[in-house]
Amino acid sequence: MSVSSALASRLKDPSLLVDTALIADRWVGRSKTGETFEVTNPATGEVLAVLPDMGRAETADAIEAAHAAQKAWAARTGKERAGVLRRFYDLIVAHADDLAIILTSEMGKPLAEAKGEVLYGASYVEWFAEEAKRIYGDTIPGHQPDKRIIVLKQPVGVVASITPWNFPNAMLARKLAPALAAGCAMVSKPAAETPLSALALAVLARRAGLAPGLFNIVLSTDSASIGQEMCANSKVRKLTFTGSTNVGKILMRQGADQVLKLGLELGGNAPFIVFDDADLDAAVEGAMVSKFRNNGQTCVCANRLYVQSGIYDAFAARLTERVAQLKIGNGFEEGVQAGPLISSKALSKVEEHISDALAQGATVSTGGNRDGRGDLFFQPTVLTDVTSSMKVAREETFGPVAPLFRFETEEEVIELANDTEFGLASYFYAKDLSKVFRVAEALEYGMVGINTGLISTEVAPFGGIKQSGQGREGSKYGIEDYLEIKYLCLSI
Ligand SMILES: NC(=O)c1ccc[n+]([C@@H]2O[C@H](COP(=O)([O-])OP(=O)(O)OC[C@H]3O[C@@H](n4cnc5c(N)ncnc54)[C@H](O)[C@@H]3O)[C@@H](O)[C@H]2O)c1
Ligand SMILES: O=C[C@H](O)CS(=O)(=O)O
Repeated sequence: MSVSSALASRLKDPSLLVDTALIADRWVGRSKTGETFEVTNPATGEVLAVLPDMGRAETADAIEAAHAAQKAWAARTGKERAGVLRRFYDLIVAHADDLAIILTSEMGKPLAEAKGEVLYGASYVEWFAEEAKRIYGDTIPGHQPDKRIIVLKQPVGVVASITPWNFPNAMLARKLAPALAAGCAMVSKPAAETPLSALALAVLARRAGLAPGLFNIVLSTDSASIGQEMCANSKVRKLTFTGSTNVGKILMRQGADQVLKLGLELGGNAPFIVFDDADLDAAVEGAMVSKFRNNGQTCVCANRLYVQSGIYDAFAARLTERVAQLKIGNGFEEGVQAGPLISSKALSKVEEHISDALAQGATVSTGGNRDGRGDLFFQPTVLTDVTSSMKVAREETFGPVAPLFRFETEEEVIELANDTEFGLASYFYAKDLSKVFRVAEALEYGMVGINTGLISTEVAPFGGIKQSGQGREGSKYGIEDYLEIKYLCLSI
């Protein structure tokens, strides 16, 4: 197929820019149907690559390759697996600038954010390189004098993964690292909007010494068919998915026939609560990073900002002032803080949420319109006088819109914050220690940021409850999702 020579010329190592899928030790440039698809830069519309558009047949080939390679990988010691992962980590860090350029080109986020994502993804590889050596079992006192009980932890086997466009590097690294550390093999389908970051990681994984078949990448715009193969193929032991709740439900239904083990990192609707006793400046800065990181296109973004009445006007004024200062533009421009949205569909959802809110009485205090820099640019926006009847309260906006809701009491805001089918991230700012514990324990979410708007780290268990998913990624808990427990009962 083909890659952009302009993009390749920006890279120190152009070999990271790949236009082929990876199945076993073959870089596959042509799909079985000959179909192709384009990857474009959302800021400029430039075609970055033309890739093979694959289907179930290629997915089955990749699963076969993973199945053939996995047992030998599982038979290696944890220390040996750790060594390969450590080399992989070192290569990612050494090539972080190139990986960031590829990421910004295909996804649009500012280059500094892209570099941050690459290093964040690398932190999971580093973490699970260490965890690979600490997959401990148990011995249990026998239930009878002649019985001895041992608990083993063994890799689940072949893992399928499907990842989204908003963090095309880190969302894959956060799955690949624990899977490999545990002794699994992976077949990955990245989002068709942003596959180049995944392919660059595959180049570095092979360079780190990862054997053919342990990490396969299938490229496709027909994600439904790829997912059907991943769910139906009996050689797949686990499917790990990051994306929308609706797709997560489809995969759950499809996987039911073989009781497929699932890891689901799904949608969010994060409340961001500011109490009267909050540090106002800190709360504004926390709202900026929680709401506008990645241009509001993250699953843990503040989606609803609840501000107690005593501080509402001051917070609204300060936040409006800060948001109005955000620099919009191409992610490669110096100082840009807000790039394009990923698609016209995403931009339409932002406009729909704003128009619905205005129609019900909300007010725009800054932004609210498309930006003239290009078809996918939208002004960072603050809405005031927002109420629970509006779409921004019930749906994930996934864009640069900060809707401010007023509340009076702690009891009221807990009820408002929990009134959603989602349960991923939540945030609140307060100083009173008793209140901090009361609110943290009452919020029905997998993650709670307290006096901070940035909670994502490899050392902590990332994940949600309710319809935000199941399982955890990162931390000492993250590798468990890639292991099976086996218990041995010995009679002596
Ligand atoms: N919880 C998390 O860690 C996390 C992280 C990032 C994004 N998300 C969520 O993802 C959503 C935004 O990402 P998106 O728009 O790419 O989500 P999406 O669900 O539309 O797509 C995610 C991935 O699933 C694939 N996909 C789509 N339909 C499929 C199907 N029927 N079968 C199999 N695969 C299918 C897509 O090609 C993509 O690779 C938001 O809801 C966001 O909250 C969650
Ligand atoms: O979109 C959600 C990702 O998980 C982003 S992050 O982990 O918070 O960086």
